[in-house]
Amino acid sequence: MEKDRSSQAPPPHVLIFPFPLQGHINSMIKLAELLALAGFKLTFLNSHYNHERLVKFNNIAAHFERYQGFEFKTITDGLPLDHPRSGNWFLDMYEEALELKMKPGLREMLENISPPVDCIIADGFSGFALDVAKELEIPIIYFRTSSPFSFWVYYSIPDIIQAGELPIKGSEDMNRLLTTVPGMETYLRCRDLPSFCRETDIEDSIIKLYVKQTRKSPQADALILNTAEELDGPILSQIRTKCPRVYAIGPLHAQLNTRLKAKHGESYDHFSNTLWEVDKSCIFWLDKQPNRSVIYVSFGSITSTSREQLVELWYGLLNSKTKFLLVVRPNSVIGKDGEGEDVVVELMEKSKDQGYIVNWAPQEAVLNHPAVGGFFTHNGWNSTLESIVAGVPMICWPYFADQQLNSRVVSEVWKIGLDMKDVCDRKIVEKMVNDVMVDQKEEFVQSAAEMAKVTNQSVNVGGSSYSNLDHLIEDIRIMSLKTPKTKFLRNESISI
Ligand SMILES: O=c1ccn([C@@H]2O[C@H](COP(=O)(O)OP(=O)(O)O[C@H]3O[C@H](CO)[C@@H](O)[C@H](O)[C@H]3O)[C@@H](O)[C@H]2O)c(=O)[nH]1
Ligand SMILES: C[C@H]1CC[C@@H]2C(C(=O)O)=CO[C@@H](O)[C@@H]21
Repeated sequence: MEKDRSSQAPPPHVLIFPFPLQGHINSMIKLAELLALAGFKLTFLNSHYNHERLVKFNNIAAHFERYQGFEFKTITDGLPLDHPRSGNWFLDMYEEALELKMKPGLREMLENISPPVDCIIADGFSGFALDVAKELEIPIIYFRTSSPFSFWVYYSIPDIIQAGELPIKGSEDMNRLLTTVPGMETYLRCRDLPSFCRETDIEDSIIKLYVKQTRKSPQADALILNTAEELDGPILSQIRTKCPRVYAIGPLHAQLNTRLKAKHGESYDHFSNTLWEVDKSCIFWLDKQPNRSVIYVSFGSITSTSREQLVELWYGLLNSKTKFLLVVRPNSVIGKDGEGEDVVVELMEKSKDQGYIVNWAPQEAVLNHPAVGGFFTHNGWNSTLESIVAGVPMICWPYFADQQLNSRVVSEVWKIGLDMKDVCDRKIVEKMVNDVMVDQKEEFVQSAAEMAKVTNQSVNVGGSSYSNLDHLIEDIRIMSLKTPKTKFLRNESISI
């Protein structure tokens, strides 16, 4: 029988293009490897700046050489390589740097790349990539790397404003429940909205940027989300009313582990895709600690704290008498020249008997270490998923963007942690650490274990995320056959 066309055609060529931040690169490079495992040709398009850091701290050539045709390409993010890229530069300079300079770089890349790209998977916050894809008539799938409920809230902001539920009317209004976000009416308060929703001016440019980028999503051919049907089913149903073709294929780090073990008998633990140098000495310190005796404290790649906040947090940890592993990312403490570094040295000296402090940890290895019993986190979406998969309860201290929402869902919907939103007080830190690590330990351990079981099942054979990823792979394969217009031949809905 004649082989079907797909078996004779060259492998699909997919270009993956993350927003130039650690939390976006992490999940998108894992998706790239999953598609390479499926035999696709992959081009991973990073900014010059982030690629330099990626190769500096990770052996990516050795890791990806097993995938024929896997290439890393780079374009400018619009800033000179020596620019500090501190704070929220990516928001403040979105139009003048990212849109103005990345857009032409992406177009030139796509016009000259060989073989031509069959499908672009672009970050769902990079609307300029959608514009270029439409101009060049290349199919484009959005991958929004933050949480599905944050996507749905960003999408709903114009409706919230229209209903008069924004702006927030002062501190006494913060605990008011919102009624305008379908599926979240029972738990979404003003306080849990993305931090930029606290602006009194609803014409604020950041609010407009998030809404503009998110409301472009239905123009993409499909939307990928880093979650599982079992985690976010109700919200996925809501999102599908606007973006019918949604692939829930996460947690991606767990799905990649599953498929690497099946194909190569290994997970990717030996490979990190971080933009800072990982201090693995903390693993040897953890090896000496009793099971579930340590709280891991880390706030991701963007969060910054004042010196006073860090000291307050540290005293709370110290007074809890619980062992702690604390990450203080370089340049994450706001202070006069050198003040940030000085305070870290001071805290290291005073922590020796109870804690261990590093600049950047092998986070997934730490969360899966038997000595770790809790995660004090900012609730970036990758950290939240990593904690869920590892079965580690959380204390949530959100900073911005989707983190306020994520912390509310962790504490009120999934009940696998405590929400310390809007507070930084040593007595409250001490109490929450004791609640999670001692007084309420058993109930949190049980609820976190149940969530971990369900989530890990989804990324194994027969699970929803495993099946949705197979559907995505099949659909891209069909798309690459240059099927005119009907890009997706399978008509049935892919939600299961
Ligand atoms: O010492 C550390 C600290 C973090 N990580 C890793 O770095 C990633 C951090 O990602 P995430 O937890 O999502 O936080 P951010 O870096 O803050 O991520 C940004 O991007 C995310 C995805 O869009 C959003 O959900 C966040 O709000 C946004 O701040 C995770 O995979 C961690 O495993 C390490 O490897 N070592
Ligand atoms: C700085 C933020 C802009 C958008 C990104 C995001 C998202 O929802 O895509 C959430 O937080 C950060 O990762 C990014």
